[in-house]
Amino acid sequence: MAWTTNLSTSKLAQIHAQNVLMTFQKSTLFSVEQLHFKQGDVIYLQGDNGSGKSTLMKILAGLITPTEGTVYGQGFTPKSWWQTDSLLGKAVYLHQHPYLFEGSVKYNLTYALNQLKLTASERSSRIKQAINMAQLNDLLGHHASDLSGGERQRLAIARAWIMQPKLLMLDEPISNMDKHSQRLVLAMINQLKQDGTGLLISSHQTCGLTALCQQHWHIKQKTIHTSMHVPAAEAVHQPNTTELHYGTTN
Ligand SMILES: Nc1ncnc2c1ncn2[C@@H]1O[C@H](COP(=O)(O)OP(=O)(O)OP(=O)(O)O)[C@@H](O)[C@H]1O
Repeated sequence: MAWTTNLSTSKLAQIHAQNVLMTFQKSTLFSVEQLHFKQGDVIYLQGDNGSGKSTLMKILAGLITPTEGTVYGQGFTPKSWWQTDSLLGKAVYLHQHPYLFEGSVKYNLTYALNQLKLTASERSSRIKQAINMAQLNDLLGHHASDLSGGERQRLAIARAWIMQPKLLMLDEPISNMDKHSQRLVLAMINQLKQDGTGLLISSHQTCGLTALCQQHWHIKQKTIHTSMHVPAAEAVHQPNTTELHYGTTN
């Protein structure tokens, strides 16, 4: 991976989970000894419905606390002494049904950019690129709540791309999407991969999207198996070449 060669591993933004146990109502969902998720990683998170994929992502994002174990970040800019240096916000979690702000598509794309120190031209070029990638040109003035599911997902990923997170977790990002939206989302995720963003992508089955991944985490029998071998999309069905590049249909 050329992108990581200039940076020592310890300087990369990363999340570590150790001896994690997650239970709901005294019933074990999963346990895992060690997990490491860092910049440059592109990980396919597999698991049946209800196996705990979303729960794991929320734990790594600091949105929920595991029943037992430790989860911590490393390589992130330290917060000032008056701010809490919690896990929250270190790895960004993109929900299956993403939360959008009240307001237009354009407002949603530009709102968070005020937090970044960008010149006016950098800002405008990033916004233009995101709009083009997600093909949102004709929707900029629309209210976000009027968008279809696929358009909402495209907007949410474009918004995340604009913010350049170091670690991004995408929960079933192409489920229930038509081929056109799948192609666009796949291209955006590929761009994030080229930018060196650490990506954890959940899907209950292999597809063109999971073919982008270089590592495999599988929640099976209440534990998480990690491997550098990503199962081929052919393991599920025989996709044609276009599907492998741009995603499968539902
Ligand atoms: N807050 C909660 N309280 C009780 N049970 C919960 C809670 N959150 C999740 N669960 C349960 O934990 C299990 C795993 O849920 P989770 O959403 O993480 O699975 P998933 O693998 O992402 O599923 P899917 O593929 O269907 O999206 C489910 O049985 C769910 O009902």
